[in-house]
Amino acid sequence: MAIGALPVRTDLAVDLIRFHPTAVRGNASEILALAGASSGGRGVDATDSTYTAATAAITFAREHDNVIAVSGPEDLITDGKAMVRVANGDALLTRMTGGGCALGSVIAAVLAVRGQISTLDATASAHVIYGIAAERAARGAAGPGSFAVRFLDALASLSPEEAVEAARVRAEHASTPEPNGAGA
Ligand SMILES: Nc1ncnc2c1ncn2[C@@H]1O[C@H](COP(=O)(O)OP(=O)(O)O)[C@@H](O)[C@H]1O
Ligand SMILES: Cc1ncsc1CCOP(=O)(O)O
Repeated sequence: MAIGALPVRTDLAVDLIRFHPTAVRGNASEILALAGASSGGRGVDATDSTYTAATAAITFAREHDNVIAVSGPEDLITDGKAMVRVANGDALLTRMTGGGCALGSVIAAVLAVRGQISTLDATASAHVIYGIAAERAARGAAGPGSFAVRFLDALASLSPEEAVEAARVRAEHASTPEPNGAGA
């Protein structure tokens, strides 16, 4: 949280990478700052698009052999080899304090019980579950306050079948632009 915006948090995040985290989540500006590609967003909020951060995320995942997740209107999750795009979510999440932090908790929870499922798929699944719960909560919410309460209820009651049915996910090869314009 606030990597880039607050030097103390940037230093801590860079230091924590030494411990080889299984997955790292941030918004686009946070991931760019972690990768040393920008100075960060506005406070805890992103000022960069997820697509701007895609190359940095892929490169970082390859260098550190882990999964990098970039949140935004469409989430990008990569292990450096594949890129999963998750379109589930609702903009009201950006108006709920802790919306990004809580996603980190859900990722950690799913990773803890992933069994034989890859880290990439488990991390992407967490984004799907979170995004679908947000979509359900937003229906009928009067604003960020009632949304937050409805969101927790939706997260607690979502079934695996409902998640599969409502998932909006695409997977593709993770490619980074080459200087000559070719993908790698
Ligand atoms: N414009 C948007 N539309 C729909 N969902 C969004 C939008 N922006 C962010 N989200 C969702 O909000 C959650 C938190 O992401 P984000 O707001 O980027 O994190 P942070 O709070 O760290 O900036 C993610 O699940 C993401 O998919
Ligand atoms: C400053 C702060 N302290 C605890 S949560 C929080 C903000 C979390 O940011 P986000 O809503 O982006 O997860």
